Amino acid sequence: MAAQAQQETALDSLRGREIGVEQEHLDRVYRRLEEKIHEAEFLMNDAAQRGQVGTPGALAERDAQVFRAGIHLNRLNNEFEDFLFGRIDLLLGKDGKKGPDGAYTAVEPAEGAVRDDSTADIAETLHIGRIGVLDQDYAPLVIDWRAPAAAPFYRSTPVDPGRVVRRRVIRSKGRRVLGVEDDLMRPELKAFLDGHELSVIGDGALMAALGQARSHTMRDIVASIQAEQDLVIRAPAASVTYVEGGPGTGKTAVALHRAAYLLYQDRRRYAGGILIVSPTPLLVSYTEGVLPSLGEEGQVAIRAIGSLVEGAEAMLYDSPSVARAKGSSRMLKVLRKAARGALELNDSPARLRVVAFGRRLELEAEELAGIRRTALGGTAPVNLLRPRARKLLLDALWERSGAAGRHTDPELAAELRSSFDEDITGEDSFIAFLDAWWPELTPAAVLAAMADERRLGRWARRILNPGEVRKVARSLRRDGNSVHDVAMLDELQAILGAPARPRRKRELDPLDQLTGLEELMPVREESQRERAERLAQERVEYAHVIVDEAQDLTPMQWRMVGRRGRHATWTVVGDPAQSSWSDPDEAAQARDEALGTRPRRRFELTVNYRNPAEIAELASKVLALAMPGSVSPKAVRSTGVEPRFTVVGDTLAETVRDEAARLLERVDGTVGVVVAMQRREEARRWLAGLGDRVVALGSLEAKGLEYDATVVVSPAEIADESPAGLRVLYVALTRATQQLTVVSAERDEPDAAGVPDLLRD
Ligand SMILES: Nc1ncnc2c1ncn2[C@@H]1O[C@H](COP(=O)(O)OP(=O)(O)OP(=O)(O)O)[C@@H](O)[C@H]1O
Repeated sequence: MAAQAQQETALDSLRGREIGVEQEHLDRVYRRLEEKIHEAEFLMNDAAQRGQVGTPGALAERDAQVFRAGIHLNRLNNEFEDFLFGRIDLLLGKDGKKGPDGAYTAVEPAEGAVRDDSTADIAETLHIGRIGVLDQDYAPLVIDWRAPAAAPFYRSTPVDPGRVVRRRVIRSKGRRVLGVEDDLMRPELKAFLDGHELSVIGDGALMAALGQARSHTMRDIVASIQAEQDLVIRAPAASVTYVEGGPGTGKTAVALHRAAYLLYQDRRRYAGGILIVSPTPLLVSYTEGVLPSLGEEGQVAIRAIGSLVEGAEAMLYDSPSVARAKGSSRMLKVLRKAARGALELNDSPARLRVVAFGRRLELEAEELAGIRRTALGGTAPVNLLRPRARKLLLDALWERSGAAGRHTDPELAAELRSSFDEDITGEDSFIAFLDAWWPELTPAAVLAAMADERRLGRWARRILNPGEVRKVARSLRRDGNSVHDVAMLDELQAILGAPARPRRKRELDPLDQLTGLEELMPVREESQRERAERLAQERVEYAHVIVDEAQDLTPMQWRMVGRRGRHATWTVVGDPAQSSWSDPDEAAQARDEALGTRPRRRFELTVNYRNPAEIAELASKVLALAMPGSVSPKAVRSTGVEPRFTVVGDTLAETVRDEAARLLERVDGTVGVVVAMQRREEARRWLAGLGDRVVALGSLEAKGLEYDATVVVSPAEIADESPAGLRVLYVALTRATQQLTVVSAERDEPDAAGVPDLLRD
């Protein structure tokens, strides 16, 4: 006993000493940061005081300096949770070259760095942190985690250690170092630092991070990014980076860290913005804090797929069959027809009557229909075809007037024609006719028109079946938009095009005012070039698009997202086994169309960091049913706690509530109760009063989220709710980091141990 106590005291004092060493370094870093904050403040003031006078070039330079110093200051002032989090101790490198961050660049050790008796000296120690800090002599005090010199911190493994001997994760709060965890990359080596043997503390940082209780927001993983993840994060942003991996393999985390990495690498290139598309608003708020914790804000927009269209936030869910009809590429054809058909709603005038050159001219319904057909030929946006339709109307009226043959001299004929056109286009009745006959259509108006079942039936003939028509029309009569409506609105915007706007009135000439001429002038329509320029300004496109949970995008959603990154590079992360879309092949085709022929680089993540082996094993039974033949990711840890099975007692409400309460006592963090979508509302009521550590979620809302413990309510009900139900159940079963309880109802056909049919061997 005494020997053990002695050993523990020795370990404690060793740990204390190592913490002290890191504390000293952190103190130096903060002193240097303060100096830099003063420098930045000085620069700002200095630049601001340089007065108003000066050449335009000098003023621009001053503004740029103030701007840069402002950003810098902002970053330095950011109170980072744990500013400094890592350290690597390295052997001497092959060549003696240093990179821009002041660190040696060689990945492999120099010959002779390891002596024959397996001893070696540490030649370089690097500290890794959220941003880089240099001392007065430009030696690195902290290396930015995204810098090339930090890569060995993430890449090095005992199998392929490179120059790294010891990898240390430093835990700190504010300015205080709380602990260190070491991993030895070359355990066979006896290494010396400044004459002392290198010490090793703890069992590694990854396990410490994974065991922590979860809150309602995601944490960054900078301190423990694993080698296969690091490869994705630092992959060059050429074309399309495609990442697949099972639940909990860190796809979302990797996507967020990649955004921060790309900005660090090439801030100028990504000034065009990075868009991260997330499946639900819940996942957006869960992940929102990660980028600011990595020192990045502003240039990255994280948006739910239902919030990509300005002014059309999705608040509703569609039933699976409605979602399937609205999301499939068949809907594109329906929308094209609807956009054209919407021109002819009930109040469209049946005839055109005008007076020109003192004669009454008329066009009847049939002629008007012919002109409309001609104008609509081709695929140009409907709102942009109005000038063409107007021209065709004038041609027909000109023909009718009989004036066409009056002059043989082309110049005179042209003059006559132009005064004929002016006569008509100035007439109120013609303008009113055009507005009614070729109204300017908005996406919302077309969607509203589709809510009429008979009309939709016409537009969707031979595309949707009558049952689908009925259900889709009914769903469009609700107040508010669903996620799938938003993709339809965006498509309609593309089909309709931005309407041609009248040019801004020119400055009024006093003479015009006298004569009132301005009012008599017909309003000139916007030219093609002006319109193109305006559209270019209004376009919402990004330099890089990251799609999270990409397996869930419907073909219509791929088209919507595709329009936001026509010239972008892409990172697409997903897991086909978790797809809630009924027809993954159709969606894959739409994805390929959205991404074009750009070359892809594929990565696979293989380790499950979220679920303990006990939960992962249970989930793999559903995976085998949902996607026979696919391989589950390997769980990295085990808790010894098996999933618990219970059967509904008196009422479902009571059983679920009791199970949630039980789990709240067993974990420190969050508990998620996952139910079929149709039970979302009641499930919230079941949990009333249990506090904010527990939440109720519909199965589709659970996407991407995680909890310390989960209660999955009636697997059969979740699986039966949609054609993709088994894959949705697989998602539900893989949300817990520690404990899982499955509640079975009668339809689950539980056995004597309460295990539902779907989860038995
Ligand atoms: N290298 C790592 N170090 C520490 N934690 C990690 C690491 N990689 C992943 N994690 C943790 O594992 C959990 C799962 O990560 P994430 O949500 O990114 O996985 P995912 O692949 O997107 O999962 P899903 O497909 O189920 O949504 C998170 O809590 C994340 O912080």
